[in-house]
Amino acid sequence: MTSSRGAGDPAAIRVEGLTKRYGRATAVDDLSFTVGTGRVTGFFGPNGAGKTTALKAVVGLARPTAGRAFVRGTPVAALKPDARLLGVHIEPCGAHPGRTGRAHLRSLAALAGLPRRRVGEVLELVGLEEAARGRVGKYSMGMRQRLGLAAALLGDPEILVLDEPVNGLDPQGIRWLRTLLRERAAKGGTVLLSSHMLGEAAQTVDDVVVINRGRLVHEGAIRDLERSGERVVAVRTAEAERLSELVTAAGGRTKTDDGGRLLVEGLDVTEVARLAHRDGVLVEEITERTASLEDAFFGLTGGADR
Ligand SMILES: Nc1ncnc2c1ncn2[C@@H]1O[C@H](COP(=O)(O)OP(=O)(O)OP(=O)(O)O)[C@@H](O)[C@H]1O
Repeated sequence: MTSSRGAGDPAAIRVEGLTKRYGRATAVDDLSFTVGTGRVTGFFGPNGAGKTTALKAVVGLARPTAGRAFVRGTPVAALKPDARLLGVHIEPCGAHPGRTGRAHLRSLAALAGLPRRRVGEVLELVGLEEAARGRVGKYSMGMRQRLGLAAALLGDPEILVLDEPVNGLDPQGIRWLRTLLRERAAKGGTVLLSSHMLGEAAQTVDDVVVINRGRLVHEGAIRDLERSGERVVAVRTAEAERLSELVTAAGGRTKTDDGGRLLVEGLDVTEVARLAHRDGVLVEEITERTASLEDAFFGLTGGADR
């Protein structure tokens, strides 16, 4: 990985007014954001938000309906294939199920004009040396992720674009991936990765881009999102629906957590207690806490998915 290229251009990737329509459906809607050099940027959004579609357009795998993406200042449409500049993993990885992982990587390396020894190196890097002798069709999802990552790493690229790389990895695999990506960023490399779970990727990323229904809803440093966490009031009551109506009428927002408690944003604990008391809603338990990153994500995306 060399970081000489594009010196002076602070953005590794710049996306401007990107729109992608499929027939009448708009998957990505006038999306603009930048990915800073030497940083890990998380591209977040609920299922179906348009992340994969946007990433495909960003790397030139899909033609945008409108707008453009730039890699190191060059429009993607004009970019020459260069495995040393850009490494991409977006499922499906294109490996034939009957081929071995190693054979798949060897042909990719040959196509990209990379030395054959890189195959052994990346297999070691992703921990697939043993499995590389087996057929891809027999791989688990986690192994396919590692193979896709190995393919993206073949050219030791300055910029890595990974679609949901955490999917299918066990907790140990997630930790391993985090270390690998952080190490690349520490050496000046750039990573753009998508995920539908903000909380899980929080320790890996420096910056976040959050989209919902194809549109940008937040862009900034993850620290700012952590700090912006407002208060959440958690209420246990048998009359959650009734209380939810009262809270909404008073300008608050509600959702239900895994434990069946009503979570209220936008009102403080006294206001919620007062509303419940006023309308005779019996409250079994009421507590207030700082919103977690997942709560912030919920607030940004309207809780379409958690
Ligand atoms: N080839 C296609 N033809 C028609 N519609 C499509 C196509 N690809 C994606 N879409 C639609 O575009 C929208 C965004 O899909 P996309 O896969 O980009 O979202 P995502 O955020 O990556 O979701 P997930 O987290 O579930 O993978 C969805 O409504 C999807 O059905």
